[in-house]
Amino acid sequence: MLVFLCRSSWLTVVGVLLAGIISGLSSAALVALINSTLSNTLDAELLPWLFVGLSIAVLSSGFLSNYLLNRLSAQIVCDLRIQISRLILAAPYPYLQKLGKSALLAHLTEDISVIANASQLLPLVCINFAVVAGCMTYLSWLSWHLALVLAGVIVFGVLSSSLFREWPKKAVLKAREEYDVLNSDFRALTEGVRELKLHRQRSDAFMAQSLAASAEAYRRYSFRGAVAYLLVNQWAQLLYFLVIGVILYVFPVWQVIDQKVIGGYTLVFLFMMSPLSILTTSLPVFSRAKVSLQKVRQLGEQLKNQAIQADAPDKREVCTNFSGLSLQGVTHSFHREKENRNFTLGPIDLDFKSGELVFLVGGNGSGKTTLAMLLIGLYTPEQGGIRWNGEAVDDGNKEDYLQNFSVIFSDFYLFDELYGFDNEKNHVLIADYLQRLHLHHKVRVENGRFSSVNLSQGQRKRLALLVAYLEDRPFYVFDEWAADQDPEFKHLFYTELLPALKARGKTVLVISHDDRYFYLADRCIKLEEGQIVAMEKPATAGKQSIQIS
Ligand SMILES: Nc1ncnc2c1ncn2[C@@H]1O[C@H](COP(=O)(O)OP(=O)(O)OP(=O)(O)O)[C@@H](O)[C@H]1O
Repeated sequence: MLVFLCRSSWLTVVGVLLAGIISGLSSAALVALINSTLSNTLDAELLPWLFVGLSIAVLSSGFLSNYLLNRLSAQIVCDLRIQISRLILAAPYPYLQKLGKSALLAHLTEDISVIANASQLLPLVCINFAVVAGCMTYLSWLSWHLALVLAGVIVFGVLSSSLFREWPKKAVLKAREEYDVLNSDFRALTEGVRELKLHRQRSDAFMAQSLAASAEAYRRYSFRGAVAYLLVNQWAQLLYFLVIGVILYVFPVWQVIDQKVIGGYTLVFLFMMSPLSILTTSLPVFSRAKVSLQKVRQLGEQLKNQAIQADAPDKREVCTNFSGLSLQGVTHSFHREKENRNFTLGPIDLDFKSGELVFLVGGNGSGKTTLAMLLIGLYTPEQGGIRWNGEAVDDGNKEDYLQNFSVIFSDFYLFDELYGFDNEKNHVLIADYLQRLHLHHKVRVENGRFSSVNLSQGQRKRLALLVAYLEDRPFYVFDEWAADQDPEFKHLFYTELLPALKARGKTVLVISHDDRYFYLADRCIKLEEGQIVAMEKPATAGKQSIQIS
């Protein structure tokens, strides 16, 4: 943890350590002073001033240490969150799909919070460590015989407690793994709450077999870790009491140590009790933080390795002179684990030109979305290649290539704010689109925000269409956009909105099952089991030549 903080700002960490050490030593000196006051070994006139000076030193250095480390840890946690989010944005989409939303969320929330908690505890640990070190120095000054005994006990305590440490570490690691499972169950619970409420047996089985089971496993491992650390703590306290007992009751019998020294020792020991207990109870927090740091670091490394090595970003965000897009022998495959076989799309050869309206049709699972994902650059072809205006698309220009598409996915996400647009400039345009999409009675855009996104699914899709219009890209892809629209708006979409986009020179790829509108397309591409089985200009309305399965 300290190494991690040092990497971020070693200067602040040195400042924290120095302030912590000053605070700790001043605390120890304060105890020494109190002991001297009680045993009348110092000049009485000086004592109040020394007391005031040391108290100020303890308070101010403690404050400085806490302030510096809190500032550093807050900054680190903030940087970590932003850095991981940026890495997620830079990673290839299939890799993120493989990692899964739950795991990514667990890293962004749980791991970073655990690290934040531990780093906030660090000033307290530094100060208390310095208090203990200062007290030990004072004890050695009081009697080196006793200090030697104490050092022996401490070495024994550290060595013996290290025997216990592997057990809690393993338990903490297991608990963190179980947290991923639990988090994925929480997602299933929140996203599937309607389905669960409507089916008691499903809900009971889900709770018993999945959520309660993972919550129980998480409880078991974290409890195991906590108990193990408790044992380490108890063991340290046992040794501590043993030493006090020996000093109080055994040494006086042997008469080897002065009674005043024994009094001083006892006072310091009692004073050290709370700092020592803070140090030992902080152990589990740091242990959890170590596991979380490892997890975040691993994720960071993996995301960095996966990040698309793009050339310097091209500020020409949208290419306005689109002339042609071609897919040449592209393939993409998925492994179907349960069936132990692959789904392979392609090899696909396709060309699109400017101002074309193309329908992509086919049965469920035939590969329409996969083809669209390849075409827009979110999936990378395993074989073959893509050319945009004749130029090959590769890792160097992939990020720019993505900026040519405006896509509404079937499971689209609607941001409640119009990020990345000049909303002042678009004010009139937005009002016009809201009217055309029959949403002007429902939604307003105020300061770049939709007044509401709590709308019906069909209305939310219309808002997504508004955003797509504002993007004004050369290539549009709609994945079953019309599926949630009422017949009237569906008709408007196919017969007016799509032809209007085409008339503006946009190329539009529409994934659809609405065969009564296929006749509007310039071309209909039909997929079956990942292969193109038909590609033709459909017949006029009512005489469709392509039958969808
Ligand atoms: N992330 C994934 N991991 C594994 N297999 C996948 C994944 N996405 C899709 N597949 C598989 O690829 C095949 C094609 O899926 P795709 O979503 O492209 O079909 P589709 O034609 O769009 O279907 P639908 O009409 O149901 O939307 C399916 O068999 C599906 O199981």
